[in-house]
Amino acid sequence: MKGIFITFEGPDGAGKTTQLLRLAKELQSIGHEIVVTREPGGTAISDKIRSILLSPDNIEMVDQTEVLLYAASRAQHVHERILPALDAGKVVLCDRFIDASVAYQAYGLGVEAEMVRAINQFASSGLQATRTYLLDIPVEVSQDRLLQRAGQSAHAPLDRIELKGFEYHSRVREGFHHIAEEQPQRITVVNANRAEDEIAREILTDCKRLLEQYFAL
Ligand SMILES: Nc1ncnc2c1ncn2[C@@H]1O[C@H](COP(=O)(O)OP(=O)(O)OP(=O)(O)O)[C@@H](O)[C@H]1O
Ligand SMILES: Cc1cn([C@H]2C[C@H](O)[C@@H](COP(=O)(O)O)O2)c(=O)[nH]c1=O
Repeated sequence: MKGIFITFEGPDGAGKTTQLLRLAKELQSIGHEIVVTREPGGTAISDKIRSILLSPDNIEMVDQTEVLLYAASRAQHVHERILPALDAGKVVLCDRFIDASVAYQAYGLGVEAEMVRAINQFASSGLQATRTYLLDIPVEVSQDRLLQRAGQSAHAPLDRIELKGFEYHSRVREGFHHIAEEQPQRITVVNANRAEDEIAREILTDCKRLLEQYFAL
């Protein structure tokens, strides 16, 4: 694998997409070949699964189905899109990955964490990010951002997961904190309750250093 896999994680509305796109632009401008992608999604099949997962019509979805559908979307994405890009030497920036399944389905819903990890180990053939930027933000702030975004006419209304309550999203944030404590070498926690420019500078500085080391090997 010649390329490098970098993920962005954090609660809904933390600013992951905003920061990922800014980083992609900066890295492209210094000559890196970038693939920008997201989960659930990233391929035609994965996007169909995304629609099922996020539609507020599917309120009756049971926890087991939810875990398996996220993993199924991921399996297709990893094998059809991410691994070929990494083999071609690209920098793959992915909006969410397995940490999201652990935070949302294990900590959020209460599914056994080892089960979630094992299913996703199979789905991803063991792929792990080299660096993960965890954008951390109080739930109150991220929920305000989401409501503002949903109020803007061009944006879709809240999805099935975003509609879950404050307590669920608090458990998810706690979950991300636990995951970051377990894997400090991979996960860089970024305070996302700041101005966009300040956050972008911090991520870019870290990422440039990482890429210099990685591609010098
Ligand atoms: N640092 C920031 N300060 C204030 N608002 C921000 C900041 N970063 C992003 N936003 C705004 O907050 C909203 C959510 O941002 P964004 O879509 O990037 O978050 P996200 O984490 O990708 O969300 P989701 O989890 O739903 O995909 C957007 O309206 C965006 O413009
Ligand atoms: C990958 C993944 C995602 N989720 C949740 C997190 C979000 O609420 C949605 C995705 O929407 P976004 O606007 O693209 O962030 O899905 C999850 O619960 N489990 C996962 O593995």
